[in-house]
Amino acid sequence: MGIVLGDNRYGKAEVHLVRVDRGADRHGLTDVTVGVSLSGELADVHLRGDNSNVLTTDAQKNTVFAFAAEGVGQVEEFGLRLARHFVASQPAIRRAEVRLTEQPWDRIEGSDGPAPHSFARNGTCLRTARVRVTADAAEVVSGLTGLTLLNTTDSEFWGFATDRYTTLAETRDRILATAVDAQWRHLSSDADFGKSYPDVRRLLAAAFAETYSYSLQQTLYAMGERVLAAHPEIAEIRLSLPNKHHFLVDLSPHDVENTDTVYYAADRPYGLIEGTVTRDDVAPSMMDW
Ligand SMILES: O=c1[nH]c(=O)c2[nH]c(=O)[nH]c2[nH]1
Repeated sequence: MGIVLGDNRYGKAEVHLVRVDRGADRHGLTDVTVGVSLSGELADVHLRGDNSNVLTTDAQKNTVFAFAAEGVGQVEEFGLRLARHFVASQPAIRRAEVRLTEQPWDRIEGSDGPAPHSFARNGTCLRTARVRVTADAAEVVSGLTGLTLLNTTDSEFWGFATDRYTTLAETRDRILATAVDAQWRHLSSDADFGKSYPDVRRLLAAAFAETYSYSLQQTLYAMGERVLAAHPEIAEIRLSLPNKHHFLVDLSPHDVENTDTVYYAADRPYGLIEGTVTRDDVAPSMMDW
């Protein structure tokens, strides 16, 4: 019996970069947080303290900023440029993974129209991307997190299994709310990411709104199916949907009638409904995501 080094990787996490595009009449703003993770011939650093194959995490951070000087563009493309650079320039690095999270900012609407150089951070929904590059393959997963959606009706939940601990009452009408975390894998690494991102986001919200729901699980499948039906370039989509419970408040102790109008929005605990909707004829992903 022996002790050996298992899987390992290293890199700089959460490099928060802001780029200003200084156009003649108006400025643009890009806000992206980047994580780099490299793996390869790294046994010597772990086993013998030999750092000769270690490209410092400090240099990785500097690379992110230096590449941003040439432009960021779609987060997937920025991640691919970085990952390809690390694999191509460092012989010991066999695999580079880059994770990106983009915070959108809205241009402020001034009294005379859009303000040329002023922005307001927009909401809670972040755009995400994850790329993995090796010498002969590249895989891209796009996503979003924190897309908060709510239906005030058209949601039922009944007919579930029961046991001695079941107390939940069946309901024929409830609020259904969630904060969507979705990640979708592209079949090719040169897809049009700028075009598909807003459309996938729109389709997820439309499917949520238009599905008469008997469970959040059923809504999850409908959302994923809607995306795959419209986007042949997407192989699979993974959804993680917290069930943001809204409970009708009992106002009877105060002699006040609650006509299905006043709810308590509980923040925890919450149900967590997760699932993958996939094509049945595609090769599995090479990334853990
Ligand atoms: O849509 C739902 N799915 C569940 O699995 C579940 N479980 C629960 O208590 N409420 C709900 N709602």
